[in-house]
This record gives sequence, C-alpha cells and structure tokens, in this order.
Amino acid sequence: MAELIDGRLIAKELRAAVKAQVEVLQGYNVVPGLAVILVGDDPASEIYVRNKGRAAEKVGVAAQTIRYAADLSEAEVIAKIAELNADPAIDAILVQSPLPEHMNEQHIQEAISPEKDVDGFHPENVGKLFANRHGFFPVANTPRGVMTMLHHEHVELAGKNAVVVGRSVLVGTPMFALLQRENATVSLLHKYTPDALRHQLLRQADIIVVATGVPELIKAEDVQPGAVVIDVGINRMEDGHLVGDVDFAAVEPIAGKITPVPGGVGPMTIATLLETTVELAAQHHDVTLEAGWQNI
Ligand SMILES: Nc1nc2c(c(=O)[nH]1)N[C@@H](CN(C=O)c1ccc(C(=O)N[C@@H](CCC(=O)O)C(=O)O)cc1)CN2
Repeated sequence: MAELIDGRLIAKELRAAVKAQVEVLQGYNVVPGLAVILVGDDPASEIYVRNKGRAAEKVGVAAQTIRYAADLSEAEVIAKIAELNADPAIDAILVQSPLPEHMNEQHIQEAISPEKDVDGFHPENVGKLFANRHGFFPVANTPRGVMTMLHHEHVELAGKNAVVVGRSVLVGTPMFALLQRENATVSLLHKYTPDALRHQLLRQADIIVVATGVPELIKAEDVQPGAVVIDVGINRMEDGHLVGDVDFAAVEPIAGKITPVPGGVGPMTIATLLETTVELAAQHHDVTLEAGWQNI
C-alpha cells in the first residue's frame, strides 16, 4: 500500500509559512497585491478564482478579481494588464486559463510584466528556468507546488529516473525543467509518444508526474513497485465526481507514495500562488524575507 501524499495538509503548512512572511512585509508597510483576471464564465475557473481570492485574504494578501464577459476583445484585456503593470499596489498579475477561443494565450502571457508574472508563463521567466538561472524568478505554480510536495516527503531526486507525462506550458514543460535542475534524469512524454514506448519508460520510472487530462491513463502495469506517483489531472466525470490521470485504485497498492485526486496537487497550486506573490512583493520592495521560510 502506498503512502498517501496529503496535498491539503502540505498546502495548509505552506499557507501558514506565507502568512508569517506577509507579517514580515507588513513590518515594512508592504501589503502584497494580487490581481486575478477572469474572462468568461467557465464554472471550474469561477471556483478556482473565488478560492484564490479567499485564500489570499486569509493570509493578508490584497487580492482583486477582475471579471469580464467572454466576448471581450484581446486588446481590452491587454489594456487592463498594462494598467496593472503600472500600478504600484499590484505585485502579481494572473489571467485565469483557459481563455475564450478568440484570444491568444501567448499574447496575454507576454503582456504581463515579467516582474509581476506570478504564473511564470512569460517567455523571459520560462527562459530563466531553462537556462538554470540562480535567484528568484516566478515559476508556474502547479509544478512548483509538486516540487514542494516532493521535498516535504523527502523524495530523493538526484540520480533518479523521472518521467513526466504531458508537455503543457502550465505543468509538464516546467516540471521537466524543475526535476532536471535537481539532478533527476527526466523523460518528457506527450501525445505523440508511442503507447509501447510510454509503457516502457513508465515501468522504469522512480518518479512519475502525470498531467494529461486523460482520465485514468496510468494503469497498474505502468508503475514499478515503490515508485512515487504524482497525479496532476483533475477530470470531472458525468456524475460530477473527480478522477485523476492515474487509475488510483489499481496503482495505489503498487506505488511507494501517491497523491490522491482531489486533495493532492490541486490545493498546492493556490498555496504556491500565494508563496510566489509574497516573493514578488519582497522583490519589488527590497525586503529580505526570513531565511529558509519555504522549507516546510
Ligand atoms: N492562470 C492560471 N490558470 C490556471 C492554473 C494556473 O496555475 N494559472 N491552474 C489551473 C486551475 N487552478 C488554478 O488556477 C486550480 C486547479 C485545481 C485546484 C484545486 O484545488 N483542486 C481541487 C479540486 C477542486 C474541484 O472540485 O474542482 C483538488 O484537486 O483537490 C486549485 C486551482 C488551470 N488554470
């Protein structure tokens, strides 16, 4: 039986650490400011955005949510971003994904100042990640949250064989960079990876991170005994219940450690967003936060 990695618990610890650093910032009269833009009425996005606002409020981050109808033009969103880029009360800006079809995600990502790019999607920040730059710069919050979980659970990465399934800008691609930065040997699999090769690579993996949006893609025969399995997938089934990209019931008896869905990676995304917001605020105001505060 695998050990369960409890994302809700780790996220709670991280939020408490963030709150303590918000208090440090308050000592310098700094209140971190987060702006969240939501375009359209995607029901899941509506929930995530509401939860971001609530979580921010609880730790003392000043969050504003800007809601627009789905037929807003791309130029209007970009004009709002320009306004927020120039607003000294705003340290962090994000545009909730997915966007309506008529909008180009890349144009939106590039409009956000790299210094306020709390999602870490701006090419300048992605470039720093892949160039192995030192120091702080924002990195996508979901894969960063996965790294926090792996550290929290004392999962050894150096010299290990890691397989990431899915190459999105949101998860898979930065996940690849973060794991290799910590000296894992990483394979990045995607929809053009032949099934046989996927099975073969997965069966050799010490660490598996899956973010494909394909419900229960990863089966028992894909996992070697003792592997660490991180499921980033959140798939809502017709009856409303959520399943991940891993067949949890089949894989759980084989894996060494495993994240559940819900209650695994999902809660880490918002806690990590708050972590990044606080770091951006500290950077903007030249405040040094407590050493090692992120080591939860
Ligand atoms: N601009 C961004 N858009 C999106 C991101 C992102 O990081 N930046 N990530 C996802 C959505 N997301 C946050 O935005 C998010 C997803 C899931 C959860 C979460 O807590 N999930 C729960 C289940 C909740 C449910 O019932 O649906 C869990 O897994 O336990 C939080 C945030 C896409 N868009």
